[in-house]
Amino acid sequence: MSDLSKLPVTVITGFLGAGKTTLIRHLMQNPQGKRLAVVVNEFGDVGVDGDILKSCAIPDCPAENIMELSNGCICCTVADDFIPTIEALMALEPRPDHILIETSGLALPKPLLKAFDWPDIRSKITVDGVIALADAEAVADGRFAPDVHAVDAQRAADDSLDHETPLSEVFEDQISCADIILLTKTDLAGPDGIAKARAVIEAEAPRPLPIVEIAEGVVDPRVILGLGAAAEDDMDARPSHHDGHDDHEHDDFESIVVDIPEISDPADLVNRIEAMANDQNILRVKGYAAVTGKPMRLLVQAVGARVRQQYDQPWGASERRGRLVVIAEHDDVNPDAIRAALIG
Ligand SMILES: Nc1nc2c(ncn2[C@@H]2O[C@H](COP(=O)(O)OP(=O)(O)OP(=O)(O)O)[C@@H](O)[C@H]2O)c(=O)[nH]1
Repeated sequence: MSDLSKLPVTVITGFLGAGKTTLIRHLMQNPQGKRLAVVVNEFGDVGVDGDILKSCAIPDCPAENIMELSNGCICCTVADDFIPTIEALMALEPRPDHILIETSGLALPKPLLKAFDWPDIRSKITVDGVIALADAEAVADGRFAPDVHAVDAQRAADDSLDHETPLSEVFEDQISCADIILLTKTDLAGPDGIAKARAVIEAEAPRPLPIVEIAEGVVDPRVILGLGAAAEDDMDARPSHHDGHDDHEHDDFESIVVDIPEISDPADLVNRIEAMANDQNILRVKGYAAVTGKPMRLLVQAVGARVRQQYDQPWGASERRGRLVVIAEHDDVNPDAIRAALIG
């Protein structure tokens, strides 16, 4: 049972590009009288999500209530960064009613949950719920499936071998930890894709979980906030691939930052990103480009080869500087090839 005297925290997890920031924007735009605070953690050195969220700050969630943790993975830097950040948010006047935590797409939520078991935190905060977002199209495409060929090839040799891929392992940990699944991007997946994605998640979940379909982050906040799950008391029900190990690493994945000289044709950049994502197996691209003659910065995002771009806000006086963060599995990252593909 939840303790009403404790500050509720909702952990929002989901693989790279699943739609976490889009969901948080929607929650910020529909706060329903709640004063919100947000902690954003990103994989990579350049914080884009915090910037996007700060640009939609509202009186009930002003920019100072949005904290970025970009130097490392939230699940690995709990003591150094995370706890002081939560304490700073709790000290805000007026105190927030609810804290939303966006994990990086590669974070394992369970080590983060363990942080809420720390005596100092436990007495003041409860994890109201863990929300896992899953990109319906990507799940239906089998992007998070275990490596079937490896399973077949290796089963004969050693039945106990772990046949997970880096992607399947992160995905499964995120699903296993959740109280509710949001199946995102239903506009892209279509009815067959949605049915397929549901079947994959149902097979993966360690216990029956509600699965709610959403598009563009739109969901009634009452469906996901106020669950009263007290997840910190319920960790055994949330199995992780890393149970029993104190340490885990993220070196299966890598990010590089590419400076993008001013461009004149956004469509050309989009074509380049699409081609690069397909040729080099890129998982995620995000950042900004400066376009000749435009005072607004162009926000560019790609999930796999699906690219979206929009002018989001004017560049500040001194910061007109195009940069993209590119994330892929470690073995797929070739910085020279990535730079060549993006800027030729
Ligand atoms: N078509 C479509 N695109 C979506 C939807 N939700 C999010 N997107 C797009 O998907 C891309 C990634 O969305 P984000 O909300 O940034 O995803 P994220 O999970 O925060 O990404 P990371 O923080 O990098 O892991 C953006 O270009 C979004 O506009 C949706 O329902 N439909």
